[in-house]
Amino acid sequence: MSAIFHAGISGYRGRMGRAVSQVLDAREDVVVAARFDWGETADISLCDVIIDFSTPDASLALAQGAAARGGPALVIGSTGFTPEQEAELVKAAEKIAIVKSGNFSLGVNILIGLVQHAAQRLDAQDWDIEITEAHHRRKVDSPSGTALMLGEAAAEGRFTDLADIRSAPYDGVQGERENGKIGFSSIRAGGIIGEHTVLFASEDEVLTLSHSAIDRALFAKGAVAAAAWVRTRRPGLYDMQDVLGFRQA
Ligand SMILES: NC(=O)C1=CN([C@@H]2O[C@H](COP(=O)(O)OP(=O)(O)OC[C@H]3O[C@@H](n4cnc5c(N)ncnc54)[C@H](OP(=O)(O)O)[C@@H]3O)[C@@H](O)[C@H]2O)C=CC1
Ligand SMILES: O=C(O)C1=N[C@H](C(=O)O)C[C@H](O)C1
Repeated sequence: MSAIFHAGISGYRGRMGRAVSQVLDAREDVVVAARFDWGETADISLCDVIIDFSTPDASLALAQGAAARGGPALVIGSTGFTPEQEAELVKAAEKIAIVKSGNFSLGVNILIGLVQHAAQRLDAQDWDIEITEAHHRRKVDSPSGTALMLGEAAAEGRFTDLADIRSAPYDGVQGERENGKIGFSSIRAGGIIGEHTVLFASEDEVLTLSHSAIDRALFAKGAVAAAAWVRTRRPGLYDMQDVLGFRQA
């Protein structure tokens, strides 16, 4: 058995917090040393690592608090950060190790590589890229964090930044679609756990790459694997590609 470590759960009464609790409680090598939610304080010094699925504001406050005292390490799953908040997280990661990902599933992290590969080989003048995602009615941010990661992978495949080629949302009479842009569409309905599709379309053919989450425990298992990985790492901002060993040197 691997060495015992102490974990905390931020946002523990939420959908993901409850799923993470179940995965941690089933592990013999983890002691859950702190569980906290909005408005609650906890002694984070008891933890080697905290798993956080809450809100961007809460995650950033946690990261800044941990950075100020030099630990613990963090696994951040919250989505919907502004570019300014992302920049603050980069600063916090100079002091502590953070794994941040919009999706902790193995399948999505493989999909990211496939999307980058396809985007690099399908010429931007001939092939349009559209990303669609569907989630439950309680999700507050859009596009989803996963959709944005897939968009970033496609942009990377085309050797550019997503911010430079992201389409404005389609609404009203906006004229013809511009070549080389990446579009995003979101559905919010019922209890859908998480569906993502990246569509590459030319005048002659359509290539579709997609992923469906069947159970939210999937994300919790990935986040716990990330926690076990990150707790002994040097300060830095990591993602699931690092945890899974997919990043090329
Ligand atoms: N990366 C991934 O793989 C995944 C990411 N997510 C993301 O995780 C986040 C949470 O999702 P989900 O669990 O569905 O959402 P929920 O709304 O069910 O849970 C969020 C929880 O965070 C709590 N919270 C709010 N503020 C704070 C705070 N300051 N400190 C600690 N806890 C706080 C909320 O408490 P209260 O209700 O009292 O406000 C709530 O319990 C979202 O951003 C979502 O997009 C979700 C699934 C997978
Ligand atoms: O809010 C959710 O539920 C999910 N959020 C993540 C995202 O924004 O991509 C991951 C997953 O799809 C579920």
